[in-house]
Amino acid sequence: MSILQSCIQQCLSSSSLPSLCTFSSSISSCPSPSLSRRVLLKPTTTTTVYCSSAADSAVTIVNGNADKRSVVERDEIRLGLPSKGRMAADTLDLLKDCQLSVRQVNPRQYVADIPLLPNLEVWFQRPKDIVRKLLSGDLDLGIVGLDTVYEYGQGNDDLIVVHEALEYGECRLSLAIPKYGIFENINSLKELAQMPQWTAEKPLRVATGFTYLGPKFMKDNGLEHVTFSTADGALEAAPAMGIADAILDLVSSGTTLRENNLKEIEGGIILQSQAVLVASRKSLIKRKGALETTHEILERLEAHLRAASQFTVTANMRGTSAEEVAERVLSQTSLSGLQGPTISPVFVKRDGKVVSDYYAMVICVPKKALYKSVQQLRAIGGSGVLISPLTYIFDEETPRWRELLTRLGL
Ligand SMILES: Nc1ncnc2c1ncn2[C@@H]1O[C@H](COP(=O)(O)OP(=O)(O)OP(=O)(O)O)[C@@H](O)[C@H]1O
Ligand SMILES: O=P(O)(O)OC[C@H]1O[C@H](OP(=O)(O)OP(=O)(O)O)[C@H](O)[C@@H]1O
Ligand SMILES: [Mg+2]
Repeated sequence: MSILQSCIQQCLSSSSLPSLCTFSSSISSCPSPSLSRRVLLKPTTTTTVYCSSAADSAVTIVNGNADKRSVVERDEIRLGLPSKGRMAADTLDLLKDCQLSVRQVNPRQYVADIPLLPNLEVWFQRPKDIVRKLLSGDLDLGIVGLDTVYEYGQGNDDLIVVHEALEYGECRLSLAIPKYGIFENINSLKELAQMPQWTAEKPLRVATGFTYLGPKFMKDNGLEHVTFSTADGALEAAPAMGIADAILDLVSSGTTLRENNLKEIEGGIILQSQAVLVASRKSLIKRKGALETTHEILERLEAHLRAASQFTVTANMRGTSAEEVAERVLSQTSLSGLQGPTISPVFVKRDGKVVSDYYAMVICVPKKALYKSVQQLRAIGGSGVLISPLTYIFDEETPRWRELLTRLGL
């Protein structure tokens, strides 16, 4: 449960409000002046609950470290990884594939290490808490979905996305409406905004867990009469239950929307998301060793992800010279490799003499183009074709590293 949700529950616990609290579209306060408690949200990681009951009091709850020092003093670099949910296992698998296996004594222990990176501590946390703790200085690096970075980071420029495409957890944050009733012929955000039904008294009701990005998107797109309600999951049920007109949630295969008679609309995608490596700018600049550790993790991730989409292909080809074989190979569109084929003579001893009348060819081929490549190889006389997986492809320099240094002003 988020801090926001727990605050709302505290508010609701002794009032007669409906089971879902509704926010105005700017989410600055609950709309009804008759509420005995108000929830004020600030664009920081601090949530303040003001109770205007008989004994007026204000309680400040901080997510993460209450210490205001810019970089919390400690010797270790801390990496936050998802403790549960669909990102947890895929994150550990990715790190393992990069030879950065996480060593965890038992699954209920929240601290672990990566033997290859001795100055690094791994902390398992809920994705939203990883972002909050990056901002509070309790973590230096984290792996979470981009949606979580944007929702809980709320535009804070201390967060730097170091690798924006770790190639899992792909989904989109999207607005969806019912396929039936008054929405039957509505297929775009523009059409939804122009429906005469939405007024100040009777606004469009949107159910979402994204209580920062949702209102921001509506405001940026000029939708005026909107209210938001929130819940922890199964949001797709809200329209059929009569709680909301629309939902704003993550979509991947689209099955959950389909099964609940909902549809996405043109212009309704708020963001495309996948797992990312995110860092605290302050940590990278000020914490000893943080930048070097980030460089190594980034290099391994880039090299592995690049390699994961390719196969190494080796084949034998008859020919009169390496150049003549290369000529034939390069005449085929799917056989140019990363930088061109490597052609080496295969030597045999014949009649007491060392001769070479065929050549071994090595290229990298995108996995998607494998079958086409094999067909093209055969067409130019290739035989004995061997396919093997690749572990890493290290470039001379990782483009993301240069970009990171520029963004840090280094
Ligand atoms: N259907 C999906 N397909 C692919 N990735 C998804 C999907 N739903 C969520 N994600 C990604 O996985 C991240 C974690 O989602 P998940 O639902 O596993 O955890 P959670 O939302 O933190 O936990 P919970 O749903 O129990 O509150 C999301 O922030 C998003 O980046
Ligand atoms: O497009 P699909 O592939 O159907 O995936 C979309 C669903 O996945 C997520 O829910 P999750 O499975 O995390 O359940 P939750 O609502 O309990 O968080 C998301 O909130 C959607 O409900
Ligand atoms: Mg979920």
